[in-house]
Amino acid sequence: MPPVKYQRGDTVMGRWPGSSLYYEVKVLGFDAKSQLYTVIYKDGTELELKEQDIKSASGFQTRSRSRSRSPGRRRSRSRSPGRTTRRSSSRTAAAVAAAAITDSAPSSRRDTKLKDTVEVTLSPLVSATASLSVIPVLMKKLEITMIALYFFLSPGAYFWLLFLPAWVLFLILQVNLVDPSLVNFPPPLPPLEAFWDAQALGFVTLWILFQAVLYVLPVGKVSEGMPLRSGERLKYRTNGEADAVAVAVMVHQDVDLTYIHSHFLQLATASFLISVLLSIYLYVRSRYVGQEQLALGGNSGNVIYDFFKGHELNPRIQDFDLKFFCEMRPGLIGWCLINFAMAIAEMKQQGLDTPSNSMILVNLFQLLYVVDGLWNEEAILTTMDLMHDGFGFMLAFGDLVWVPFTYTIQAYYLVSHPIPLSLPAVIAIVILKIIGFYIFRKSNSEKNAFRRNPSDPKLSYLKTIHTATGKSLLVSGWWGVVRHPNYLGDLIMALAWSLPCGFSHLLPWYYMIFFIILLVHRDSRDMSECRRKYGSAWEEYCRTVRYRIIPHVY
Ligand SMILES: NC(=O)c1ccc[n+]([C@@H]2O[C@H](COP(=O)([O-])OP(=O)(O)OC[C@H]3O[C@@H](n4cnc5c(N)ncnc54)[C@H](OP(=O)(O)O)[C@@H]3O)[C@@H](O)[C@H]2O)c1
Ligand SMILES: CC(C)CCC[C@@H](C)[C@H]1CC[C@H]2C3=C(CC[C@]12C)[C@@]1(C)CC[C@H](O)C(C)(C)[C@@H]1CC3
Repeated sequence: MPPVKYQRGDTVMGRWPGSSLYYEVKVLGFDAKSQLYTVIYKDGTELELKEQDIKSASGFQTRSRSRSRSPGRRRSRSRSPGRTTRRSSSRTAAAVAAAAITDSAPSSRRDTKLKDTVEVTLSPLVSATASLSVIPVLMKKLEITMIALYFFLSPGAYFWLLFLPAWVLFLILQVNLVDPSLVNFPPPLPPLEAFWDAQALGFVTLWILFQAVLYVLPVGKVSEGMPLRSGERLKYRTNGEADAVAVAVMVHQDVDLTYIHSHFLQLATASFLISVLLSIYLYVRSRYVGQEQLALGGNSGNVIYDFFKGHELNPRIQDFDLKFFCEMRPGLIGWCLINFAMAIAEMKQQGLDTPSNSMILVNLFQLLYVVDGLWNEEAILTTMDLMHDGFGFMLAFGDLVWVPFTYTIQAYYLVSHPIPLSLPAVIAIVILKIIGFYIFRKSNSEKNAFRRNPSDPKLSYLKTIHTATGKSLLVSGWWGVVRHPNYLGDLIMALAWSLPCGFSHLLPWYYMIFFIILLVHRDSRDMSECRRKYGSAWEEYCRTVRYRIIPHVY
């Protein structure tokens, strides 16, 4: 019988089944009959490996120290701390991971890898739930790898990084044209110095600081976020209403807001600069936080992808939550401030005593949307962005540039493109807005109330499906009509915001078009996320509620 090469207690490099990556492991023993070594990875995963899958640690250059890939970082937080069943569950998980990875391998290599998978002996399951709980985590890791690979191989993140700012610039230049039709594309580029204005940067910085001061004021409610993977629930100060009132008072103080219209491009450039600096800060700090504080996506190891997608889930400076603040305050309230400035600019430019009907509708509709968001600020804690997405360039740019400088395009358009609206048209558009708002608010509140307290007696009439995670899914009420009733309401509202701008140009319809794309994409992202989380219960929900956003259509 050949001598045993590695001894109990040796630290060696073990291949992760189904992959070509090696990680540091400790040898626990050797079974002469099966000729397999039992090894333990740094995260506590125990596996049985063949000798050829083990290499001596000395001088081994591997990715074991990579921040995002070592099994130490693969630690499944869903395992029970008691871990009496760890051995069996880890093996099952490893086998699942291996099987999943081998599925995508080329066939010649797949054979060998499948063999590896088979050779990972599976112990009988002691605790099925413990084992099952690691499967979603592993599947998620696999999904992240696939997405990251996609972005690395395709120009995804690089493309969006360039395209999004370019698109904002295009909209701003286009809306300034007398005839902003597509035939006048591309709009003439202004000279470089036209982008920059130090005063504009000063104003944007002051605005964000002002919002930050209002945010930290010890007034208003403190709400708890949804439980994190660690079980912890973060606290958020939800005093958005107070903030909005403070801004309204400020606006009332005879501030010359036409500056916003005349320096729109410079203000947008300044906000863009701040969003880039913020994203760099977010990326750098995300390199120093623990694995449990990272979002599941945006954790690929590819700098550009992670920078774009966001790495850390809830970046905070003490109690100051950067993601929550940026999503709900400077950009969102800035949106209303800019709209208001456009109404004043319209009156000035067109010599009106009051803003036009179209401008009033656009202003009021969007003001209602924002005030409602601030009023129900707590509800944002159960949205995808807050619960799952990392905070990186996409959201920082989205919150600080995209929202205030593209969602205001309709109001900007109306400043120099008057659209007369008859009373019946006004009434019809208002009715449409009310319908959209009603669906949007009711469905969001229903889900929020249910997520916060599933046994709320006020919701006891609703039918639910129980899922293996312990959470239930609503299958009646608004969430029984379509799978995203809140998107339906939001889309109807978007239609009501575009109609006052008429049909002469496509430009003011930009929001509607963008929003359809955004929501369809978000819906499919959410679908895969929920399928992963809830498995067969989600399939059952989808069978019961057949349409995604529009009943009988989509
Ligand atoms: N104006 C804009 O630019 C803009 C952009 C995007 C979104 N929005 C709006 O923002 C709001 C939030 O949107 P969101 O994209 O974060 O999605 P959301 O619909 O608020 O949240 C999706 C989550 O809700 C839970 N859920 C799904 N189906 C459920 C059911 N049947 N019963 C109970 N819970 C269920 C799931 O999370 P859990 O199961 O993990 O709780 C799912 O991941 C929406 O109203 C949307 O229209 C606006
Ligand atoms: C193309 C990219 C730059 C996309 C950027 C997306 C973000 C701008 C959006 C993602 C989630 C959105 C959102 C709101 C605003 C826009 C986003 C941040 C929201 C705060 C608007 C007010 C609503 O009442 C809301 C609170 C429900 C909503 C939440 C989601």
